[in-house]
Amino acid sequence: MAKVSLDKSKIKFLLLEGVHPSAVEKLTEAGYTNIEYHKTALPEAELLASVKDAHFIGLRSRTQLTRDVFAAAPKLIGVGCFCIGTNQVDLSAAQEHGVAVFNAPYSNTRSVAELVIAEAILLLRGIPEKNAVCHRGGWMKSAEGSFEIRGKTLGLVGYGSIGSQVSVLAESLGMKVLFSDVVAKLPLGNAEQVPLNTLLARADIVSLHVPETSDTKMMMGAEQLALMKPGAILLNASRGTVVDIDALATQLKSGKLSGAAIDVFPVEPKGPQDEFISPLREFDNVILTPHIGGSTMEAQANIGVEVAEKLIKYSDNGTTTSSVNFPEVALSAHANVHRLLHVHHNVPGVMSAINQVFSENNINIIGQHLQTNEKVGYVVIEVAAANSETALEKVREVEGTIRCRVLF
Ligand SMILES: NC(=O)C1=CN([C@@H]2O[C@H](COP(=O)(O)OP(=O)(O)OC[C@H]3O[C@@H](n4cnc5c(N)ncnc54)[C@H](O)[C@@H]3O)[C@@H](O)[C@H]2O)C=CC1
Ligand SMILES: O=C(O)CCC(=O)C(=O)O
Repeated sequence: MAKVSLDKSKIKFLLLEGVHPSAVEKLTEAGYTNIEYHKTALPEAELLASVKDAHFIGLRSRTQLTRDVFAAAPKLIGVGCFCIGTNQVDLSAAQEHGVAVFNAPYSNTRSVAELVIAEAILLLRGIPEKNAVCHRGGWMKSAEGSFEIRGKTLGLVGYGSIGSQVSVLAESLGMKVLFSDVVAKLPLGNAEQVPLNTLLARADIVSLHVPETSDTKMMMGAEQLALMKPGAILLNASRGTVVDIDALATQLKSGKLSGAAIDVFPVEPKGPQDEFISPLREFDNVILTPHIGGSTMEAQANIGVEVAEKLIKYSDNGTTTSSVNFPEVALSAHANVHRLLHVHHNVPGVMSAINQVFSENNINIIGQHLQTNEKVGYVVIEVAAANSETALEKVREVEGTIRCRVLF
């Protein structure tokens, strides 16, 4: 019988942005040796060339997987975001091309939370400014404008994994925590959910922990920044599009805000070769970090393993558990059967056409697992080894098919 499932050695993984070596180790252990590894994001032309024969892509926050990239990647079946955010991937285009996207929703949560708390303490003590003065040979020994964190009010915008983790740490330091979220959330400890404007008016420190969506774009604009308390501090380790940076610079210049810590920017350099340009560079009372909220050795090693395992499971047996854009099917190993993985547009008639293929060709279905979301259906069909080649050929012809592959 002709081979219809790819050898593992032929399955190409394109890993970008220096994803942790733990990912490479996991993939190699699982038998995947065709790994193209890059320490940085690739310029667009190189990316388009490298994705041509890639079956999987692994990336972090810098690589933009646009509709054009998906169109240039006919063999692509899966994407691993080795991070939490997935806004760098056009998830609709991925779905339309039948590409499952995975991420690591929790592995760097603690790293971001710890950084945010540290920044809050440093800014309340005026350390960034004092540090800068010392570096220039000065000596700014004064308690003026320096405060303890104990007893201060922290306002968290977004009370998901990171926001709620910051909340717990902040309360353990004696802070009062307010939060706002589009969803009604169970407060941890004594935290209190309030409308955004109330939070802005009451918080000494405002920290942003929302995803990038059309609703969060510029959600901290001139109007919202003006609502913050005089002398308050803004922390942003979420996404660069959430804050109007020019409006923030205006508030800092006027002295209305006493400081800020910004980890993410509307435009971020692609790598060390590019200059970091921002109106915030002139302020000593602003901590600027190069999008490293989640960049700790612990987080990166865990993310490497977590995302590589998800890609391996999808490649080896079709499991899509916790995919961010795909119907979730959890499957066990598939000894003694071949497995067809069929991705289709979720429109009436596709499943009945697929089942008809099997009955017309007298192919017995040993097992079938179907899940759908609004746009796509994902059905895994188990058949005897002798039947998989014919079944694959026929179901690929069913109208509405996006892609189909077979595993044995
Ligand atoms: N700086 C860095 O290195 C890192 C940045 N991040 C960013 O942090 C974001 C948050 O991460 P998690 O807490 O894990 O996500 P999450 O999904 O657990 O929580 C996000 C929360 O924001 C809320 N939300 C969504 N839209 C909102 C709106 N318009 N107003 C108020 N609340 C809103 C959601 O309901 C949810 O509770 C990620 O999406 C990512 O962009 C995450 C990890 C590292
Ligand atoms: O590690 C990265 O490059 C990005 C981290 C991040 O922003 C995320 O996890 O969403």
